[in-house]
Amino acid sequence: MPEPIRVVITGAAGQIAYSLIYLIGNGDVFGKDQPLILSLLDIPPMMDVLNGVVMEIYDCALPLVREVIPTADPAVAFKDVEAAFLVGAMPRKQGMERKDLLSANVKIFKAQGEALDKFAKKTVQVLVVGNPANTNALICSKYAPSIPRENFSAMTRLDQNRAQSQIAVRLNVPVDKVKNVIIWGNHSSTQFPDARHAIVESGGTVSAESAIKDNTWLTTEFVKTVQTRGAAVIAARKMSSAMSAAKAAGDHMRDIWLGTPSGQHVSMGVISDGSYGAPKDVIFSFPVTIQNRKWTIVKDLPINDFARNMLDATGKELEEERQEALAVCEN
Ligand SMILES: NC(=O)C1=CN([C@@H]2O[C@H](COP(=O)(O)OP(=O)(O)OC[C@H]3O[C@@H](n4cnc5c(N)ncnc54)[C@H](O)[C@@H]3O)[C@@H](O)[C@H]2O)C=CC1
Ligand SMILES: O=C(O)CCC(=O)C(=O)O
Repeated sequence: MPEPIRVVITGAAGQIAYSLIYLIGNGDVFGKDQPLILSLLDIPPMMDVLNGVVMEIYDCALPLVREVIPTADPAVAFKDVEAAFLVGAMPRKQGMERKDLLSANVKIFKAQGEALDKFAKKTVQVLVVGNPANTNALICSKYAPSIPRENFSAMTRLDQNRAQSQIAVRLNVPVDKVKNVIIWGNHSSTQFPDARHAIVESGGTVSAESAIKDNTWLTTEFVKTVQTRGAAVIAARKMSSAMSAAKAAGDHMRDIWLGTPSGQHVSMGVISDGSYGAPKDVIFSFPVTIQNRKWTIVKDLPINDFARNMLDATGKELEEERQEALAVCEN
């Protein structure tokens, strides 16, 4: 068996972490033969709750979990970590947009960037889940200059999973038969869920477009449903998505750690090089393939006028968020 790796989960007493810790501890993310040291960070008032979570981790009797470190001290939490799930942040309430969280949450990601820079391994892979995820990831990376920018990513996998699932339900096929749906841009209501390059494996491989045969649905209801799914869950549950968010975080990190399957790409927010006319130096969700823990943006997919407008709108929002976030950090 390999040596244990240190994995930090922030917001460890919160609702996403409650599902995510089990997925990680069970070997669903880093592999079934990878022992783990779980470092769990939350804020001081949550330490009693966190201790309850620790009791439950032990009570799960997970053979891969070799040590659990609950703490409110970032210096302890981030020490020598090789993978970081940055979940801890304020979630939005009904009626808010994710960017309304910016001024409260961006400071957390500035401080955690600084702590990662000081204490984590330089090879650490950092997944930002806390909203607004793309801009928080940008800020976190900016304040961790000794760690490559490519090691920071923001989660749009929940949007991808939602999009895949909408198509699977529409076609009445298992969800794993739908591949290569793309989420472009921001994890917000401007994101562009794009099925034009998706395929469906059902008695042979066909494009999702030709299987669905309803371009109006794909450019209206499908897009809207995925864009507003987070808000719909909040309206129904009075709390934001947690089980599905934990599953998506596990999927995202597993693909970074173990690579994407041949012929498939996944979507994640990564530092933009301007591909597809996206603004540079924002964390923009692109289709990527991953090998040896390095992502590569899938190139040369055709972009029609509809897609162009969608990409431009979400890119503009990310530029605005970046400006606001930098102003918050400098004050
Ligand atoms: N990118 C995505 O697709 C998704 C993102 N989210 C976001 O994830 C975040 C967490 O959501 P939940 O777990 O539901 O929230 P929650 O409120 O249940 O848990 C958040 C936890 O973070 C802790 N926390 C706050 N500040 C912290 C800090 N500085 N350091 C460490 N921990 C800190 C809180 O004490 C709390 O225990 C929210 O911002 C939410 O909007 C949620 C779902 C999907
Ligand atoms: O919608 C939110 O703000 C919280 C959860 C989330 O990001 C989502 O469900 O997509």
